[in-house]
Amino acid sequence: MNSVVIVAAGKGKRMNSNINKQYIKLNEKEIITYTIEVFDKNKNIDEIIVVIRKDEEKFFMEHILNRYKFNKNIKIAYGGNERQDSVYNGIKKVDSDCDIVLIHDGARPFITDEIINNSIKEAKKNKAVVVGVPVKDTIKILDDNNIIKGTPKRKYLWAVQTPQVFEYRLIKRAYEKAFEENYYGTDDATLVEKYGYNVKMIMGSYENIKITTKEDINFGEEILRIRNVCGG
Ligand SMILES: Nc1ccn([C@@H]2O[C@H](COP(=O)(O)OP(=O)(O)OP(=O)(O)O)[C@@H](O)[C@H]2O)c(=O)n1
Ligand SMILES: C[C@](O)(CO)[C@H](O)COP(=O)(O)O
Repeated sequence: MNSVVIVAAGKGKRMNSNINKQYIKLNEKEIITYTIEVFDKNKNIDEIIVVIRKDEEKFFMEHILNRYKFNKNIKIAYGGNERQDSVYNGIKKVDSDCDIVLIHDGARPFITDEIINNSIKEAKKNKAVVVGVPVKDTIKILDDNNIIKGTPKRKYLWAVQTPQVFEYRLIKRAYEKAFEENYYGTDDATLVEKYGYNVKMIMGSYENIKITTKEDINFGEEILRIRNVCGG
């Protein structure tokens, strides 16, 4: 069986909004609802765990879980201080029969069925897979005084997205070790890489944006408009 942990327990500080960014509406529907719906409709996803802020549980139940008709049972876990804490709390709720677990940002509502299916297929072969896109800009490495210290070859640079997809036992063990060693990364693959596993990158989509700052709301509404026009 395949499970997805959708993390939606952040504070949305960079959005600078009076409500948590997951609950901001794009064309009348909350960002988190779009995200859950894609996994709810995907035939390869058996279990959905949404990680929310404990102080937002009532809001989530009232405005999301009890308002929309989802096909699958949505399990809830509570978030922690960092994204990694939230992911771990979600992983702890995954059914022990799980084979493949997908970890996805609730703030990435434009994930597609195709990317989900491709990532599961690849994870069954490679045990650890992330989706991403080749960077379009030249990337510089700075020192603490904003002085450029290096320019990595662009052909090796990809912007990593989610889902990040793993054999369940592998990611569970990587998270256990990371917490034993108090090791933190900004994505899940970092923990698997640290413990010596090769993580495969596959193509995501430039539309699979993470809604992070106010500009992303406009980008998101444009993506929805284009998809509606193209019947996506
Ligand atoms: N303690 C946290 C931090 C983040 N997330 C989730 O991880 C995803 C990616 O994180 P990010 O975009 O950084 O969200 P925030 O941490 O909320 O944003 P900010 O850094 O601007 O506060 C989001 O869906 C967010 O809800 C989470 O579940 N728990
Ligand atoms: C996991 C992630 O979305 C991959 O790009 C990103 O690292 C999350 O970072 P955030 O600061 O928690 O948004």
